Amino acid sequence: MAFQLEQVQYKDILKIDKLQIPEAKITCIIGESGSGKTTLLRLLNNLISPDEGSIFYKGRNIEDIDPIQLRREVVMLPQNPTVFSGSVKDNLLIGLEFAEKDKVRDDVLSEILRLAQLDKPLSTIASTLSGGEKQRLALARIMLLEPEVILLDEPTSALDEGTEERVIESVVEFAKGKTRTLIMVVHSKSIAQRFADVAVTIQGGGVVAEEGL
Ligand SMILES: Nc1ncnc2c1ncn2[C@@H]1O[C@H](COP(=O)(O)OP(=O)(O)OP(=O)(O)O)[C@@H](O)[C@H]1O
Repeated sequence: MAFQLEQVQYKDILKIDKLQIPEAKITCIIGESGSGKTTLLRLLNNLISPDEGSIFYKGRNIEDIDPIQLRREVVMLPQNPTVFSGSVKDNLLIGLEFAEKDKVRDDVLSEILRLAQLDKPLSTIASTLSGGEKQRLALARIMLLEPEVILLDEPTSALDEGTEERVIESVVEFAKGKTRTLIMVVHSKSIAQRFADVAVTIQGGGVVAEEGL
């Protein structure tokens, strides 16, 4: 298992008796706006801690894991990711630098942009990108790091339907190809049915359905 949650409670927002998220699989989280999906993702990389209960990452209580180490393995793409000043290339390299990884060649960077469906030259000034393009740039930055677990919070909220499907398809293929764990909040059940190995439905802060698809 990648994650196991037991008797987890966070304020009056989230209350989960038991939840297991498998390793090297695609897990989709669905639920209405305000149901607690983002809160769940934030718990998984210890950006917030539960008031009660325990969360285990690969069998270890995440309270016992150095948070910086944990966030190197479990990386989250938030709904409104940070885009740094400078070019698209600068933005990709800064991710590697933060993760203390070696620089890579431009052709590797271009390939990652292609995977994230961002059709822009590396020299493009990042601040000129649209909202959806900035999101895909941040996604490319994460894919370049090849973390064990990728947490995506509605990766496609700023995208049209066609682009959305292509981005999700691409990141799913990427995760499968590298046998990584992908946990993503998606807004539609049909997307979950199409891509997920496991679908978790959250309602009013609790898990109401968990199904292997
Ligand atoms: N730090 C906080 N303090 C108090 N309330 C919070 C906090 N964070 C989130 N909430 C509230 O908890 C509820 C769940 O928020 P969350 O962002 O997890 O929902 P969500 O399912 O991701 O919603 P959306 O689909 O709209 O992004 C919301 O009502 C939100 O206002």
